[in-house]
Amino acid sequence: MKYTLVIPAAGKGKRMGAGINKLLIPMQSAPVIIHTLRAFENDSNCAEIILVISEDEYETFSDLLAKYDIKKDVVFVNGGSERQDSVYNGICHAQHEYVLVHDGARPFVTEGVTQRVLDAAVEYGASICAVPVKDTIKRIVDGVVEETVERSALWAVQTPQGFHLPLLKKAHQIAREAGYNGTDDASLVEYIKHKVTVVEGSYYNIKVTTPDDLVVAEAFLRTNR
Ligand SMILES: Nc1ccn([C@@H]2O[C@H](COP(=O)(O)OP(=O)(O)OP(=O)(O)O)[C@@H](O)[C@H]2O)c(=O)n1
Ligand SMILES: C[C@](O)(CO)[C@H](O)COP(=O)(O)O
Repeated sequence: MKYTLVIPAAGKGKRMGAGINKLLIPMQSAPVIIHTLRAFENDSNCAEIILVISEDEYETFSDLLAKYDIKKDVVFVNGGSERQDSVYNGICHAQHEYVLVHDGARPFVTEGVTQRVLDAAVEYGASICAVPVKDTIKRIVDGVVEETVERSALWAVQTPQGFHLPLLKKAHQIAREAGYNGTDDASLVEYIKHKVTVVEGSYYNIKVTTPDDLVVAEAFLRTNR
């Protein structure tokens, strides 16, 4: 099933503290965003890529796509103040019945994870990839433990997240009207009471967020050359 890939890449990277868009930070041979795009280069189901970026970074990203010879057609769309706004801007330009939303900050996604998300999105309308939490999770208030959360039902959610486009558009529009802000797109679909199916992600599918993630990413690249 062909799909539109929407990649939100318009963040400020505040937690990275690099002073630049963290997706432009080099990781070995190429910037983060190039590793992410390369993860989809050989996916024949990926029919179009919508890269959601800051308006003042069009030339930067255009130069990178050319320098690193990204073969897929990539359409640029302006980002918004929040990730949710950026994704909404992106899906408004999607041309295919199914859409996968994948963080530009997740460079190590595999074709296997992507295929599982796509297959489940086609079958159920909405899907996410996730991995079981490995740490004990506690709710902490003012530096004091309030609750230890039962771990057996806790999963760390990743991207890609896959959707039937009309469902995702409806969820985003209702969330905007209600002023509901979710940290992922699936939460907007949950908000309108639609089931979201979970498929197996990968512990290697990290989101490059803080400086330590770059250390992990470099190690991954060294061992998976
Ligand atoms: N207004 C925003 C915020 C985030 N993103 C994108 O959404 C993905 C996940 O967001 P996150 O990892 O939080 O990136 P930042 O928002 O840049 O990080 P921070 O919260 O530390 O500023 C990233 O690829 C980021 O570029 C986006 O397109 N538009
Ligand atoms: C979408 C996401 O990657 C799922 O884990 C995560 O919610 C993004 O959060 P961020 O704060 O925008 O990085």
